[in-house]
Amino acid sequence: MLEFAAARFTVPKHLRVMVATDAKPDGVAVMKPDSSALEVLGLTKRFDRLAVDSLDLTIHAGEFYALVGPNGAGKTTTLRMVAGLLRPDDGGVSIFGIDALKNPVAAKQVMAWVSDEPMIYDKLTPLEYLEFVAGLWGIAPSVSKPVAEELLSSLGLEPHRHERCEGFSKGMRQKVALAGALVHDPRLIILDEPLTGLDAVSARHVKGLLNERVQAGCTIIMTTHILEVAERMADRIGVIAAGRLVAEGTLTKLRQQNGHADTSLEDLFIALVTLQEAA
Ligand SMILES: Nc1ncnc2c1ncn2[C@@H]1O[C@H](COP(=O)(O)OP(=O)(O)OP(=O)(O)O)[C@@H](O)[C@H]1O
Repeated sequence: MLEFAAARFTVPKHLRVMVATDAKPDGVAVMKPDSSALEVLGLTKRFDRLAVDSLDLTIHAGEFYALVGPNGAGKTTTLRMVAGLLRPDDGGVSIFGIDALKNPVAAKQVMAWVSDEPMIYDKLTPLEYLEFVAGLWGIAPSVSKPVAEELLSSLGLEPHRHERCEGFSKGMRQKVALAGALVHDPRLIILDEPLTGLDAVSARHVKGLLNERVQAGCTIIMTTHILEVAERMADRIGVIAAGRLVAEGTLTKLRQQNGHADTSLEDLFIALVTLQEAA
């Protein structure tokens, strides 16, 4: 566990929301704190056409969730709205019970967002960059430095920690951006295509780090076109097509729904997406 995990941001009580759960037999709705990590309800975004179409999504705390779908299905748009980078036209986003549209700062404190085209400061070394990001979160260098060292080491960047990022390859930059996103010990990690463009060794480093985070209790939602990764790493997989969730569940459940116990995720994916396109 990271050293400053104990100082992890907690959601102020006044920002927490209560959700109505199943009604009791006497008809009185029971209210309890929302235990899901991410709750998306009726999320909608239109550009020149509908990109995300009244999407509902629930990610449980501690879950590793993979969002897959064809190009242009609305995966990135969905995650950008969840991360507070894009205003939805309609719908709501709740992160650990925080209304992310009403309280974006509180929501951002408990999450990390890593884009598929990450931006880092080229003139800084990875260690300086991580110290800079930690500073933005108000974490003292004495606390953030060992965390940064540990992150860089798990991502195989230790030998390069004092080199300026300007000479780094795309994969190395991706890993620096990932380390930067994790430096404040977020509880929800949102990743857009985190493994694309990484060589096998780097991909293994990233997968190892993400698995470690889930073991430590974090929740991860990621998009990927590498179906084998979704198949191997995710607890549940959501298939999105034309801005809608067309299937969701464990791989076993998705297979059962399709009536083929031994089908690969790739075959399931193609069948589901073809069905959606024909509809
Ligand atoms: N800023 C934007 N302006 C206009 N249209 C956009 C914008 N961002 C996304 N779109 C459109 O919204 C739709 C969904 O795009 P999005 O990037 O969310 O898909 P995706 O599932 O992430 O695709 P990919 O797998 O190719 O990354 C596409 O039709 C895309 O062209």
